[in-house]
Amino acid sequence: MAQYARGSAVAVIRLRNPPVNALSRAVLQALEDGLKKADADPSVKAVMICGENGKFSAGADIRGFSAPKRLGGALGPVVSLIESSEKPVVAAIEGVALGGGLEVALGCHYRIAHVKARMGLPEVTLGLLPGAEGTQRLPRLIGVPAALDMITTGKHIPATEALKLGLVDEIVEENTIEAAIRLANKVIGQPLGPRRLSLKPVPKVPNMEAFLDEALAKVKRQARGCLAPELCFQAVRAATQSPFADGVRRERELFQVLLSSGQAQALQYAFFAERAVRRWATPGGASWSSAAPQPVRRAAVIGLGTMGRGIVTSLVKANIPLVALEQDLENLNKGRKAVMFLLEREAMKMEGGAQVLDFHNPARLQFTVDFDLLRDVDLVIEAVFENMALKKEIFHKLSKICKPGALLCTNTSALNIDEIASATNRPQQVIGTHFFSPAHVMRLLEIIYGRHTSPTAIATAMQLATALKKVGVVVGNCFGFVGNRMMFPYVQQAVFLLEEGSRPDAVDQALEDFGFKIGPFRMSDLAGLDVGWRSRKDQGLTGPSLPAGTPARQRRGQRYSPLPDLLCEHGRFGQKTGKGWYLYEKAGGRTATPDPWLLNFLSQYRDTHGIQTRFIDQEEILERCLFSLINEGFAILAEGIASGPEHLDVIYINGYGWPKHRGGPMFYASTVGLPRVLAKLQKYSEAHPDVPGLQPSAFLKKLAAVGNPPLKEWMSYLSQQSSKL
Ligand SMILES: CC(C)(COP(=O)(O)OP(=O)(O)OC[C@H]1O[C@@H](n2cnc3c(N)ncnc32)[C@H](O)[C@@H]1OP(=O)(O)O)[C@@H](O)C(=O)NCCC(=O)NCCSC(=O)/C=C/CCCCCCCCCCCCC(=O)O
Repeated sequence: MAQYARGSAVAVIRLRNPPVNALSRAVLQALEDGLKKADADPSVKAVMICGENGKFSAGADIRGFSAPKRLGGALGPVVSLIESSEKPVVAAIEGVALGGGLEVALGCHYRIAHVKARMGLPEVTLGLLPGAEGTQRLPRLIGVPAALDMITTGKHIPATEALKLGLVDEIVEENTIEAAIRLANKVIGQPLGPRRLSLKPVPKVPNMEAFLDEALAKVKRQARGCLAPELCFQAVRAATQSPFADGVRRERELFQVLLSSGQAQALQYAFFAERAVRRWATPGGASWSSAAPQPVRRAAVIGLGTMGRGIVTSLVKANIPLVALEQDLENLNKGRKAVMFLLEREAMKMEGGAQVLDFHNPARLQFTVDFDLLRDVDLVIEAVFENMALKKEIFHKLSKICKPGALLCTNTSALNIDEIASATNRPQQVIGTHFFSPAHVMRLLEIIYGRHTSPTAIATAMQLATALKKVGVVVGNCFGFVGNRMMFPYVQQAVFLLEEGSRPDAVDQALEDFGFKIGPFRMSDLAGLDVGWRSRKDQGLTGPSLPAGTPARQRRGQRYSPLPDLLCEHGRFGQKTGKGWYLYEKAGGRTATPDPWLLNFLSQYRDTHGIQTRFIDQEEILERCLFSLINEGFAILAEGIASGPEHLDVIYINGYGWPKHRGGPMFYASTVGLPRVLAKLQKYSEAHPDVPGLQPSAFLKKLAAVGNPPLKEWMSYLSQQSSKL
């Protein structure tokens, strides 16, 4: 757990808990024992602390926070013990020193890091704060502004930046351990007082109070309802106001508040959920453990519209050589210009970083209108617009041109993967890769397997997600897959609420207060109302193919709202036309203001259809939008489209702006309690019997009936999942 060894004059304590040397109870005990042993041994003149396998430590064992006997304060005293040692203690930081790991290093008198090491206090991302005296030591070492930035954002910084900040004393390019032992030998006998951070004053900032007020306002603005950033701020402020011991007491109080908050549990759940979805499995028995990916040495992207441009940018950033193809020269030139603009911007952001984007070299990024150049690529991502006939035509062509082993991916948000695959001679190599816009920014990649998709194809797409630094989530094939399928009832409820008396800003506000980055109407204006309009026309729900005599507010026996179609008929496509659900300062404007025209239009609409306007409160807005989305999630799980609730939650957090501190929709349902979700859905479904999205799913009913089991047991209540492979 921590290995103690004595060299000549330097004792070595090696933290050992694979894979990341997390600080468990046993590691802490061994660290404490090692320190005491070194202290008691007169032949030991200095101590060096390092981690096993090239990693210092990723901090406290996160699983320990939900253990019955929590150890909130267990690390602080060990850090104090290190600092108070009469023999110099040197930290040799390799790989990562995060959270409690960095706090251990802050207790040491000297820190030496490998040039490739990363450091940070990411507790805030887990709903916590650095509760082992880190909020008190770090500001004393690197100053309040830099410490606040690290502690309230949780960002990891490279060793080079740590050196500039004074967080480490030295960085080395070769053997960190040997360099640390050399340093330890060198400092033997030197006074330790100046090296003990708890004894240092917090460096002054001119106008500290004004600086802190401004910093707090920024932290609150960015937190969107998440508690931890503000409590992190308060702990650092305590360092500026009180002596070290009082600051530590305040830090402990705040840590306890966070530790017992539901938000910390949600964020820690989200941490493990993101890792759990890497271990994908399909109902047909294919899984991550047996499927091997194919190498992708060269790729191609077809279509340089908004999505294609982002995908190309993503591939270039991942250092994958590629061919970018458009249908004609005019579109190619437009696309090339836009891609170059994005890449220049990305390269600027990376300035100073290690990576240099190589996109002017045609061997790495080639623009063409010639399909023949796709002959030798290993993977193609088709990103043309959502039209089945067009996609099938392209896939037919690809299956004739591409080499036999090439993987054929379609970027679609809803279309049937099997139908697209049917246009090829290799359906086993066809797979859906649903990117989210902007594709070079958004972390989610929904990976959709069809009936014939091979395990190798899934493994390769997952490997691509990792290479692109995205979170890949494997799901089955159905209309809208997981993300959009759950989004349909949510958006539908939002529009029904308008019909019944609410306003776009009221619905958006309720959901933004809940923590969504953006409410459904602002989102619809941003994405463009014409996108959904085109899809509804293709589905025969509106437009010329709608049979004469179809009731205005009903389709196929179910409630339907024509409101979005009517807005499109008025040329209101959202931001791009300067008006949609809101009014904008100009076409392409971004500042949404409520539009009196729309409110008047809604009122006339209600009169036309004999709808009594009523006041709708926040609770109803939230319950109808969120519970209908969650309800669809239960149906998806029951159909075997996703292999667990974590998949749905990871999709929502990373692709749909769901507030992470609420753990994702399914985790949120588990915190509300399934019987309550069920009772609410039953109530709303009785009031709106023509809305299938409100009728509770059989799986939700089953889980409520068996006594609301914990989320991790839900899937065991599904007798048999349907096979999708
Ligand atoms: C950057 C990483 C470290 C590595 O990233 P990567 O290479 O991509 O690998 P991953 O897949 O992410 O991780 C590999 C596996 O390791 C697991 N893991 C990672 N970090 C931890 C951790 N800190 N604890 C437990 N497990 C961890 C991960 O889940 C993977 O396994 P699997 O696939 O899920 O099976 C990256 O992993 C990363 O960023 N990690 C998180 C870093 C972090 O956030 N650190 C802060 C932790 S909170 C903290 O330090 C708080 C300190 C305040 C004081 C607390 C005082 C209490 C201390 C006592 C602890 C007592 C525990 C009691 C338990 C017991 O009874 O023993």
